Amino acid sequence: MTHVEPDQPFSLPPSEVDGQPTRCGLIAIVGRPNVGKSTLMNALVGQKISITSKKAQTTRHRITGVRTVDEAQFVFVDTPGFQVKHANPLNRTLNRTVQSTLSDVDIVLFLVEAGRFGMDDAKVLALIPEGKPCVLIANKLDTVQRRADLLPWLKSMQERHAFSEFVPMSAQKQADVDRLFAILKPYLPQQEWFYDEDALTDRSEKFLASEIIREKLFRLTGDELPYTSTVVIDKWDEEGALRRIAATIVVERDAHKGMIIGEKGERLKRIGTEARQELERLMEAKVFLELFVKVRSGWAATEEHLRSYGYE
Ligand SMILES: Nc1nc2c(ncn2[C@@H]2O[C@H](COP(=O)(O)OP(=O)(O)OP(=O)(O)O)[C@@H](O)[C@H]2O)c(=O)[nH]1
Repeated sequence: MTHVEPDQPFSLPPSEVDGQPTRCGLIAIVGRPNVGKSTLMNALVGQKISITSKKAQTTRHRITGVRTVDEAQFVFVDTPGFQVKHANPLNRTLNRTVQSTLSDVDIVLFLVEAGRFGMDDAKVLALIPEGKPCVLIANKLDTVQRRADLLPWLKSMQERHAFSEFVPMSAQKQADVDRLFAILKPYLPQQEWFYDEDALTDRSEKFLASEIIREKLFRLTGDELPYTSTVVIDKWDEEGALRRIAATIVVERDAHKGMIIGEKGERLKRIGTEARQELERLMEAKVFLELFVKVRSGWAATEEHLRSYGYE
């Protein structure tokens, strides 16, 4: 096995599907509240989540859905902590997290309501890195009475940002969603898929669980915590509709351990509660979750450790 740093991007060369090289890429969906991000995400991925990762880099991101259409695999990532309402130091930190997520993806979908662009939209647009392929989705087209009025608006949008594509559509119309896949496909790099096509498996549920704990961990500790902190699932027992899960958060320094545990264990408790609630929702099962924090200095340094944490 070759040595792989967990945060180093690497990719496998494409194989072929029906004579076409496989494509795979990360996509973020951003926009102010209520523009239709969840509606679009659901229409794009449906119920299918496939989460057996072949690529270490994706563990940095919370994967919200995967959809494979012919030779192309679309991997949707979450942008945690998106906050545009109030400018305070915490939100600035969260926005840095958003920016770092956006700089890693292959395409950003920027959603607005067709014919509208307000301050709240402008704040989101400002977080999108220059030069990153960005598609303007003018959503809720069905609510626009006079389509002709959209032309000058689209022109004004063109002046605001160097968008790669302009897609007026309705996230509630399947034909529009199908067309969007075709528009996005050329933006996905030609490489091997990161995920298998099959449905949730036991292993993928475990992966999802560690990802959810990791997301709560980073969200509740802010960006004081280095990205090398990781989550290992130690125990996974299924008894009917009950999951008993034990997991260890592995950090590099004692100081990080203190940061995670918090005063009188409050923060760790909160990480555990939020992770448990989300897991229960996703797995439609009752979950008992035990969390531990361990210090392992320089864990990322050896191949042995990488293997034991699943970076194979
Ligand atoms: N008419 C119409 N309504 C839509 C469309 N897409 C979404 N909506 C509606 O817009 C509202 C907000 O949609 P969401 O998908 O929850 O928006 P969101 O951006 O995820 O919202 P936040 O979670 O607040 O950020 C819902 O009532 C949707 O049904 C569309 O294409 N046309």
